[in-house]
Formats: sequence, structure tokens, C-alpha cells
Amino acid sequence: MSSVCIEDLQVRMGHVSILENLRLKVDEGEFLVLLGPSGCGKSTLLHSIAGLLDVHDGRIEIAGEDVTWADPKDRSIGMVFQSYALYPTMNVERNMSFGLRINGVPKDEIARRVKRAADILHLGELLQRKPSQLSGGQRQRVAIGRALVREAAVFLFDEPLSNLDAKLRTELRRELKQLHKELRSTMIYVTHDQVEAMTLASRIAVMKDGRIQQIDAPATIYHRPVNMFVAGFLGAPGMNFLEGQLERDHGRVLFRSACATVDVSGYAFQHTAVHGAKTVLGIRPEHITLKALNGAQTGSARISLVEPMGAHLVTWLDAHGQSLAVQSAADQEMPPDQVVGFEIDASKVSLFDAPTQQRL
Ligand SMILES: Nc1ncnc2c1ncn2[C@@H]1O[C@H](COP(=O)(O)OP(=O)(O)OP(=O)(O)O)[C@@H](O)[C@H]1O
Repeated sequence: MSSVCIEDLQVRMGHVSILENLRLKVDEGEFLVLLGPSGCGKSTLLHSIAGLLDVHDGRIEIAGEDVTWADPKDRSIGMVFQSYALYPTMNVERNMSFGLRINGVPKDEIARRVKRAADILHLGELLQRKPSQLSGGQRQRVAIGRALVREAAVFLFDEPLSNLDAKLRTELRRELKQLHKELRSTMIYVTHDQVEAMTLASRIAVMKDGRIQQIDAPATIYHRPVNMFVAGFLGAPGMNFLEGQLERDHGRVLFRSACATVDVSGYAFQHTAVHGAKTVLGIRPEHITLKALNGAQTGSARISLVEPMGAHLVTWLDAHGQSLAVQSAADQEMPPDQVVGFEIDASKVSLFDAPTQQRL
């Protein structure tokens, strides 16, 4: 049984359609990340599941129950917001137990749940403190604790780490992953941070304009994007795109562009490769290798810029007007303006139909 099942969901704000016929199944125990640019509808979808806004049409099931029109408190969800939303006058213990107290949960049961959440989140020492006496990371752990004590079927996270500095964000991200490993609860997590999505998710749903573009395991999203939007959204720097066309040549299939020719005969085409079809070749920076000019190579280019990243380098090439990012080992720095060869790993390319931008 799916923990969350959404069918044909429609959400409108006034006359504007925000989500249109959206379908989504989140399995029991899954960590699903909703990823996409600002305004794509991630929060709208999460808030619809939480019951924080009225949907226009469709059906939302949580743990097998139709909750489309149910109150948030009757949905067996625990929610964590970006802005912690703690009560400033209450200490940590009372903040965590507040929802249980107003719902009349017996005292000893409240004590058991708060202790369990405090143990899991290492908050035992902080139970008597007020939010103002906590760091940002500790406040967010209290907010997570408040969701945990509900012992809900599904946890919903709305960009919970965005208010934290980079170091705390990395720490709390690891803690969240550990938490999911221990609890095996169903979690739905909204972010526009691709690193959070890649590291936390069992599956990522990439959204754009109120539609789910692709829902898959992180590695599949990264290596086999279904369209150019998904391909370009993940990776830093993003995937390189070369415009060109396919050519059939003595049983081989070649991709030819102004700056490179790549033998793509081994590519797993989903549709027949048509000679002359306008095509975009996508290749990630780590799948291009810099070569000496006289070696076997895909093309030649001039180095325009080198960005040292610590563990690796990003070298920007100008390949006859086409800009290409290449990721290489930190000790392979070459000077700007040098002309070099480069090789594209044909086994790692993604090919897209240029007019529709869909994967070939
Ligand atoms: N109350 C509202 N009235 C009208 N339009 C709204 C309202 N709330 C959100 N929208 C619109 O709905 C769309 C989706 O918004 P939503 O907040 O779900 O996006 P998001 O992907 O979560 O973005 P962000 O990452 O910036 O929070 C946006 O175009 C937004 O302008």
C-alpha cells in the first residue's frame, strides 16, 4: 500500500491553475524529494498534502485513507517548516509536546514520546531552554522533534534547512538522513537545493510549471534525464549542451556539431535515429577529458577560464564559439588561452530531440 497517493490533483489560485492533473505515489518508507526552481509548485503540492490549502479537484490518500477534504490535524502528518515556527515563550519540552497536549494525549504517553524524540535528536540536555537560547540548527531539531512526537504516517518537510548557514545545513542534512535510516518513515521533502535532493532522496520528483517532469532515483535523474530541463537543473556546473544533427554513415550513427563529432552508435535510442534530425547532445563536465592537441580527440578548443574548486578544477573551453565546462583533477591545470584537444565520452552522452527537448 502506498503511503501517499495523489490522483488528478488540481489546485487553482483565483483563475490561475498552479497544479493540473498531478499524479504521485509515494511508497511506505520512501524519502521523496520535490525539487524544482522557485515558483514551480513544490510548496503548493506539499501544502495540499498537509491540508493547508483547498484543492480544486482530485484525490489525496494518506495511509490508505481519503483525506482530500480532511482537516490537517486528521491527516496523520508531521510537518516541519523553513521558519521553525516555535513558540518563543515555551521551553523545548513544551514546544515539542504542545500539539499532543491540546489533543488530550495522556501525560505519561506525552512524556514517553518527548523522551524518545529528544533521544533521537540529541535534545535531552536542551529540554528546559527557550528557543531564544538555541542555535538555528538546534531550533530546527526542536521543530523536527515536534513533528516526530506526533508519530504520524508521513513527515512533510518544507525547505527545512534553507535558513541555516552552509556548515549547519550539511550537518543537519546528515542527521536527517540518519533519522530516516533509523525510523524508516515516509518522508516528503521540498527543496530547490540539488545537493540536498541528491544526498537525501530515495527518489526525486523534478517539477517545472506545476508538472512533475521526472520521478526517479537520484542516479537515474542525473545520468538519464528525460528532457533538457531536468538535464540542466542538476549538476554544478550543469550539463553541457551542443546543438547539431544526427547522421547515418555506413551503419554508424554520428552526432555532428560545429565543434565536435561523436560516434553515438552505442546510444540506447528510444526512437529510431533519423538522418539529419536536429539534435542536442548533453554531456556532463566530468565526462569530457582534456587532451594534448595531437592525440585522438573529439575536437579542439581554447581554454577561456580555469576555476579551482579545491578537490577538482573546472576548465571552461571556447570550442569555436561553443562554451564547454570540463571537470578534471586539481593537478591538471592548464593556462588560459592554450589550445587543447578534448574528448567526449560517447557512453555518457544524453541525446535530445532539438524541437521538443525530449530525450531520444
Ligand atoms: N496565494 C497565491 N495566490 C496566487 N498565486 C500564488 C499563491 N501562492 C502561490 N502562488 C503561485 O503559485 C506558483 C507556485 O508557488 P509555490 O510556492 O508552490 O512554488 P515553489 O516551487 O514552492 O516556490 P519556492 O521555492 O519559491 O517556494 C507560483 O507561481 C506562485 O506565484
